[in-house]
Amino acid sequence: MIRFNQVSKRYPGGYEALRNVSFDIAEGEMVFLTGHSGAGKSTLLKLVAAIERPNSGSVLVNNQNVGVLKGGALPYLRRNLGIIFQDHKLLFDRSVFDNVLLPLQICGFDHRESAKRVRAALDKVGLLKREKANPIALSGGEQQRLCIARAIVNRPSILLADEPTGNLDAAYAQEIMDIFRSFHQVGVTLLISTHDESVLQDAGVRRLALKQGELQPTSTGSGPA
Ligand SMILES: Nc1ncnc2c1ncn2[C@@H]1O[C@H](COP(=O)(O)OP(=O)(O)OP(=O)(O)O)[C@@H](O)[C@H]1O
Repeated sequence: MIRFNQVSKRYPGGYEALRNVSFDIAEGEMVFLTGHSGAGKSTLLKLVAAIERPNSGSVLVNNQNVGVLKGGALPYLRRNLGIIFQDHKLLFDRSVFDNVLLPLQICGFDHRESAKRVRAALDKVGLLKREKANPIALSGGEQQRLCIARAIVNRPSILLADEPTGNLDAAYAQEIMDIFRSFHQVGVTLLISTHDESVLQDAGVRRLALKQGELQPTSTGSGPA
């Protein structure tokens, strides 16, 4: 469950990226976050992950007010969250396998269990045969799938994705969306920021639309935005 209550976010320098934003996302729901460049989509996702803090209002994630979490509590929040960043944040000095392994190492999983989980995650995104490759040798679509494997290896209940199909052609974008739908079917909560029209045509997915930091009346997507 994700709940924003009258959330505003101002960056140092005074720019107000989000203004009085309120919404609820139920457990197991899949929601698109849309809006023009600079509308505040990344900021909203960062507030869910407690990468940024609100200046006012509350951000609840699984009933926890993450806007006021102390540093020591952050790893517990992040264990329940998978994040797919806009700029990938892949490590090019280690293999595909080791990139996915990293979150488990941070959580202290033993080696055997970790290896099992890494291979299960790579299998889900169709990259099992590439585990020894360096991410630099992967195509854009494969790198994006690798990011998804890394985000889900902890089996999070909530998955956040920031423009996951940006720079991909329509066929690759659909592949990525098929992977997200398969997580949705097993009960994962998904919040996906996108302005990709081919993705937004997905009928029945609720949209949260931001415009200059404000939430617009919500709709359920059944055609082009
Ligand atoms: N760390 C920061 N410091 C100052 N201003 C910032 C910071 N991060 C974002 N902003 C500003 O806040 C506004 C919202 O940015 P944000 O990245 O949330 O938008 P977005 O909708 O994700 O855009 P895009 O689709 O281009 O990624 C922008 O005007 C941006 O310049």
